[in-house]
Amino acid sequence: MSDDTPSTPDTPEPDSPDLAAALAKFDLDLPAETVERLDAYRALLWEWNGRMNLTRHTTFDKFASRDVVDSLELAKLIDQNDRVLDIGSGGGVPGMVVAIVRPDLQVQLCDSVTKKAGALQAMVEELGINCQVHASRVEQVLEHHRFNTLTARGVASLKKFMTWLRPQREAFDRLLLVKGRSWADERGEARHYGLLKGYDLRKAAEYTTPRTDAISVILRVTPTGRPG
Ligand SMILES: C[S@@+](CC[C@H](N)C(=O)[O-])C[C@H]1O[C@@H](n2cnc3c(N)ncnc32)[C@H](O)[C@@H]1O
Repeated sequence: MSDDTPSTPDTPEPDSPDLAAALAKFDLDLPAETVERLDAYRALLWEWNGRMNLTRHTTFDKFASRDVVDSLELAKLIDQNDRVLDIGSGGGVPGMVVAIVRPDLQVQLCDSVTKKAGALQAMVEELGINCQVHASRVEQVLEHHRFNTLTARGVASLKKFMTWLRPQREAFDRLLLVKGRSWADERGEARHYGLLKGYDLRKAAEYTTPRTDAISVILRVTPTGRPG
C-alpha cells in the first residue's frame, strides 16, 4: 500500500437489532424461553429507566455484554437451590437476571432506595417471577433473614461491605462480589482495617467484557473462624 493511500477510519460496529442477535454476537447460548424472559425484563427495565435512573446500559449490546455476562458468570458460582440475596439491585442486575436464568434458586432483591425497590417490585409482579423485594439496607434485611449466597455488583467497596456485614456474619454462607481491576486495592484497604480477619477471600472467576479490554473478577468471601 502506498503512503498516500487514505486510511479508512474504524467504523463502530452497529448495535444489534434485538436481544437474541446481541446474545449470539457474544456467543451467549441460552434456551429460547430464557431469552424471551430476559427480553421481557429488559423491556421493563428500559421503560422504568425513562422514569428514574436505573441503568446506563440502554443498547442490546451493552445489556448482553455487561449485564447478562456478569450475571451468568455469577450464576455459575451459585449452588443448586440456594437462597440468594442480591444487595443493591438497582434496576435488577444481577439479581433479576440470575433469578431468570436459574429458576432453581430462591432469589430475593434489596435496595435501600424505596422508589428503586418499588420499581423492582412492579417488574417482578409483571414478569411473574417468584422473588421477594426488600426496600431496605442489606444490614436490616440480614437482621431477619438468612441466605446461602449474597451477590452484588457496583454497590460499595469491599471495606464498606465487610463493615456492613460484620454484625451479621451468621446470616450468610458466602458473599459473591463483581469487581473491576481495582479489586486488589480494595482487598488491601479492607485488610488494613482488619476487616478480613475470620474470612476467606478468593478470586472465584476472572473474565473480560466481550469486545473490550475491561477485566472483571468475582470475589468469593466466606466466613471461617471468629473475627480477630
Ligand atoms: C450503582 S447502583 C448498582 C445497581 C446494580 N447492582 C447494577 O449493577 O446495575 C448501587 C445500588 O445500591 C443501593 N445501595 C447502596 N447501599 C445499599 C445498602 N447498604 N443496602 C442496600 N442497597 C444499597 C443503591 O440504592 C443503588 O441502587
